[in-house]
Amino acid sequence: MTYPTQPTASHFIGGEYVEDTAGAALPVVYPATGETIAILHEATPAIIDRALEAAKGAQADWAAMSGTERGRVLRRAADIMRARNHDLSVLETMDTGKPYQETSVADATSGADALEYFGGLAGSLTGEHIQLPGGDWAYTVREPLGVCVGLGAWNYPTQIACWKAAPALACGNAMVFKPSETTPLCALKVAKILIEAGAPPGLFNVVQGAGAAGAALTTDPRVDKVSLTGSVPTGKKVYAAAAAEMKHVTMELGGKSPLVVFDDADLDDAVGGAILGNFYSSGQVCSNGTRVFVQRNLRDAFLDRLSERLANAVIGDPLDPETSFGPMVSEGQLQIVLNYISKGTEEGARLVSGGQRLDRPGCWITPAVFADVTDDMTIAREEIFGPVMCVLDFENEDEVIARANATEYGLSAGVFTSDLQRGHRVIGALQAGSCFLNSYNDAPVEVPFGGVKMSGVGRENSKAAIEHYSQLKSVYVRMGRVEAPF
Ligand SMILES: NC(=O)c1ccc[n+]([C@@H]2O[C@H](COP(=O)([O-])OP(=O)(O)OC[C@H]3O[C@@H](n4cnc5c(N)ncnc54)[C@H](O)[C@@H]3O)[C@@H](O)[C@H]2O)c1
Ligand SMILES: C[N+](C)(C)CCCC=O
Repeated sequence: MTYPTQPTASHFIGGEYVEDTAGAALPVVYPATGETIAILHEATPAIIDRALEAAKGAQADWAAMSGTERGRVLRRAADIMRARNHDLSVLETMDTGKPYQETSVADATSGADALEYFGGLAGSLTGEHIQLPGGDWAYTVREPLGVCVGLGAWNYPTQIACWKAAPALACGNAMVFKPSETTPLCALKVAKILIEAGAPPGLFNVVQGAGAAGAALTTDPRVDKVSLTGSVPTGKKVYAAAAAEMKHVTMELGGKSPLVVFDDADLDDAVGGAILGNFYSSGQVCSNGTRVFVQRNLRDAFLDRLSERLANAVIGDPLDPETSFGPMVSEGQLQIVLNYISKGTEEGARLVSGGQRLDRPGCWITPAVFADVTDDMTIAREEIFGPVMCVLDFENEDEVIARANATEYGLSAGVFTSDLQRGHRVIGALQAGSCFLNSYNDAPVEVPFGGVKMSGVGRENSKAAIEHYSQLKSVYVRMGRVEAPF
């Protein structure tokens, strides 16, 4: 397995790598072994200022291009990403610890899909002509917002950078993107590829740092829009800071989503959906269906089949294509997960399998399954963001809908049943933004992604994202005389 060359500096500003060792050291640890694979530096105020100035300087000329011209750059970037999928996937694995088996099909490819999709839309982002009574008429102009800030979470660094950059740039904006301090490497490659594809220097910039850097970007008066992917507590802080200056926001936040399995579901599909919705990316996925409600008379068969299939998980070197389950992203996240597992046992849930730390370097834990979980338990109420599945029993449809909705979150929901009328009826009653019927965690860029309630505001991907990265100017045109009362 070839290792791509690590980024040669911490930041990417004005079309080139920029280093500034005055910033606090930011070690990059490979989660599979615990070894430090790079030392970056957090952005200083001077670096943040430089990035925002570069974005402001590039945005006007970029917006003056036609959408078709902008789209051509984005589609070229998509082609470059696909051509380099192997190296980008290895870098994603080294940044996050996710198995290459996953990153080679779900990260850079998803980023390329977004660049291609919004590159294709860019030329169609027009206004409209509205015919009015008396010969008057109006027209609208779809305008960019200006300078956008993207703030990334650590679990999908390449995808998150592209899901924000692609619609932002398609609409004529510039962006300063700050990846998570935990996984800082991948976004630097996205920035380099955009330059190779013909993006003007300064259009898409990457700066490193943690909350303080994110807060400085959010509140800077040069910033017109903030798009955050992160936890609900962070979302509340960022939303409030952006609201103080009436900035546009997109909030892609956390969840504790329900996955409902009726007794007429295809058992292997339902178990497969639960595995995808709890153990893909070692459970570090926002939209995961971590509250698995199984109709009571199917519960034992479900747990038995789940145990059989969990035995097939290949826990090993994430760079080995055979590996299907990798480490947690960090020691800190692993400790959070271990604490929740202890809490679950203390509160009376039955640990059916897994949940043990592996005695090897790195951040390793085996996939955990709890049964006999009740709605009041901490592990059933709080987002764990790790490989911990909670299996809860239910009797009937009305009961499970009420229990599934009894949460402050509303990111995703899944239903498995062979009765499609019931499937659509139950999905329609669940309070969630991104839902799945007889499937789980599919996220093609053509489909909106995002949550309701505390899980967020706005949508990423699909044509819906255009509304969050542009604004409409309306122009009323009077063709006759102006009639005034005096
Ligand atoms: N809805 C989605 O699409 C989605 C996708 C992935 C992850 N998530 C959520 O993200 C969380 C895990 O990621 P995380 O631990 O990186 O989240 P986090 O909230 O700790 O950090 C997210 C980003 O916000 C920055 N940040 C932190 N405090 C800030 C502040 N005060 N002002 C500005 N920026 C600030 C961080 O540096 C990071 O870049 C989970 O809750 C998960 O559900 C949501
Ligand atoms: C593409 N997935 C798997 C839905 C993940 C989206 C980002 C949330 O963690």
